[in-house]
Amino acid sequence: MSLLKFKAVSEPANSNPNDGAKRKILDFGNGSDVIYIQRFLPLDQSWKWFDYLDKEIPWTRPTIRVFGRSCVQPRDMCYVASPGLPELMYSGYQPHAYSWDDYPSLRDILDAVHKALPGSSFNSLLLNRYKGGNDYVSWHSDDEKLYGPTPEIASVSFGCEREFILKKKPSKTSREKNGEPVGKRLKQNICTDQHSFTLKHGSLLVMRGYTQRDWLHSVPKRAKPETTRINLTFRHVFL
Ligand SMILES: O=C(O)CCC(=O)C(=O)O
Ligand SMILES: [Fe+2]
Repeated sequence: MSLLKFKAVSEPANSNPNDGAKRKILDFGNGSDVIYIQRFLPLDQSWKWFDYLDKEIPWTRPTIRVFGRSCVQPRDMCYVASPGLPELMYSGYQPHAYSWDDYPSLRDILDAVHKALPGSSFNSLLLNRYKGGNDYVSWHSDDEKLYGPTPEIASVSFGCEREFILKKKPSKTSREKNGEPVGKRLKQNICTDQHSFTLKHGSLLVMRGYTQRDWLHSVPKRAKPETTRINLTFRHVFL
């Protein structure tokens, strides 16, 4: 489905402080890019962390509000944050902020992410658990003000592989400016401005620059039954 308009740049293993993992940098244009490292963490260590997270994290499946309606979020979640940060509020739900000290393995994973992304300083973490193919995250962008205009969001995946899709937000103003028929341009958006990744066990995907401003992302439902997937998104909240 994804037509790769961008050029993927693979850096040689030894230019990367992260032990031999190859990184692909995908330039989406207009200041948005995504880094993908398929073998970010060793597989055996990743399975140990998967088991730990699956068992130890106090997962909840909150009731949220979407378009004015209450519904149960179609995945489990948990939130971890450094002390002193403003409360997170999303879809009318305010998750409890757990401490990094409560779950020492999270610090180890955070250290690995910081090492791979020099200059990064993540202070919050949203954990998601997809218990099967029916669990999903719908189209959204993580463009909350508290993450700043160009947030770096680092996403580590464990367990079942799932599709992660990015699609360009329709830009009404640029269509109008170009004087193009809206219908024609929209069709083009659907076909070309979409990129899909199969997020592997132990992988790291990083969204940078204007990716949250200009792109939406989702993990769609799967028709066939799937095993559990756990995803960690590290973010920096500005005080
Ligand atoms: O599970 C994923 O890969 C993405 C999760 C996500 O987009 C989010 O938590 O905002
Ligand atoms: Fe997201």
